[in-house]
Amino acid sequence: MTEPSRVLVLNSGSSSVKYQLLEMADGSRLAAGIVERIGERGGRHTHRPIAQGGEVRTVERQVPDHAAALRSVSEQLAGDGLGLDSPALAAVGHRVVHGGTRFTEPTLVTDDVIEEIEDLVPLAPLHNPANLSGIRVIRELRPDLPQVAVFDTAFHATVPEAAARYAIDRDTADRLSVRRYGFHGTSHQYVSRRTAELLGRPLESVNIIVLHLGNGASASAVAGGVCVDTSMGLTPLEGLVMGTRSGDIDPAAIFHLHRVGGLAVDEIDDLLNRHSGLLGLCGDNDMREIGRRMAEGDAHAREAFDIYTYRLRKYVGAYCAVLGRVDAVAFTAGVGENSPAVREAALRGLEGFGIEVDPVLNAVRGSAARVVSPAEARTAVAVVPTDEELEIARQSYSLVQSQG
Ligand SMILES: Nc1ncnc2c1ncn2[C@@H]1O[C@H](COP(=O)(O)OP(=O)(O)O)[C@@H](O)[C@H]1O
Ligand SMILES: CC(=O)OP(=O)(O)O
Ligand SMILES: [Mg+2]
Repeated sequence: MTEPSRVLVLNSGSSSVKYQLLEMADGSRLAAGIVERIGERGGRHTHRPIAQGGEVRTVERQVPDHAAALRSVSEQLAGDGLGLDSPALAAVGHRVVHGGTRFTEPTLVTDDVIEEIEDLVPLAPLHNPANLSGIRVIRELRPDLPQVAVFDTAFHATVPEAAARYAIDRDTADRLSVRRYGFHGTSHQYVSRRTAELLGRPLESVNIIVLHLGNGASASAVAGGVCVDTSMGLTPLEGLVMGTRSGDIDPAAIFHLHRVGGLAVDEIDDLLNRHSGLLGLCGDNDMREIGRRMAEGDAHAREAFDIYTYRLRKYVGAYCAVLGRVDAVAFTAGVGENSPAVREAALRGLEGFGIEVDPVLNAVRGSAARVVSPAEARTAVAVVPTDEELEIARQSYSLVQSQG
């Protein structure tokens, strides 16, 4: 029998599960899909049977929880002859958002590992419970199958103490594990490597600022392949302005909202995580819709865009100072890959730092990794599509292979 060589990757978010089935022999995608609106009205499962070359299948049905979502994934895959019972399956790789200080490498899932991921739930209440339910359902369906947890925090474990430690009482911080962890690490790692390839230079020799701009958004400073700073902190709330999260804010604003505004702690948590960012500023969190409204002269949409891109520019400037020399600024994820306007505005006025976009190159749409700065620019500006699922599959497969 040939060795099992396929990996199913699950990226469970608070209300969705994205998945891909990959053949590691050639890195090809066999199937992919997303279950959306879990636990809400209007649940929907979209499945792409890539290997079969078949039509995209969309099933509209209520999906009460993540367990139901994964049963639906399992059914759709089985319908293509790619079910979870397949002997070709080598592992399931999970994106797990918070790994704390404990997990800095891809990790084979055991009872102890599950317990430790559970202990980290208070630090990622939107994300870790969803990741755990994915692990539990697969255990039920295929108890013999190796499962690997790949942590969003892992790539940032190298951030030095000067950047990772908050300037608060040392004992309190250590007792409660309050420090900068950083997130989207799998994406920052994948994109920094792909950017070096795009420039045709060894990763060890280049300094890169990676801007991951999806629903959540984060920046990182990567020196020779090693992450030295990142904008998210103890939780995925710090840093850039995001779709629904505020990013950086004076912590005293929270006391004020509580003492003077009468908001409870949970209400403030909800306000900053789910009703702030672009959504809070203008009522929309989708950059496409904001672009459309700006074209119509909508002042709130324009201001939201300006605040979003101003914060980006500030972080780019800060990371120029952190890195000393910057060889590339790489834009990735939904907004970074698809919005020429955000790229242009975020880097406006940075010519003095050797950073600028070429308006013609920047306007070109496409899905390939590409350079969008003028040929003579000191720093390359690149658009580099991320592929967290492929990276998770590679790390998971390599771990199960090394375990024999
Ligand atoms: N063509 C586009 N132009 C501008 N923004 C886009 C475009 N396509 C997608 N986006 C943005 O990408 C965001 C989603 O990014 P994505 O990386 O898929 O997020 P996540 O993985 O965090 O769910 C959307 O909210 C939207 O604002
Ligand atoms: C950690 C995080 O912010 O993830 P996402 O962008 O998927 O919400
Ligand atoms: Mg994402």
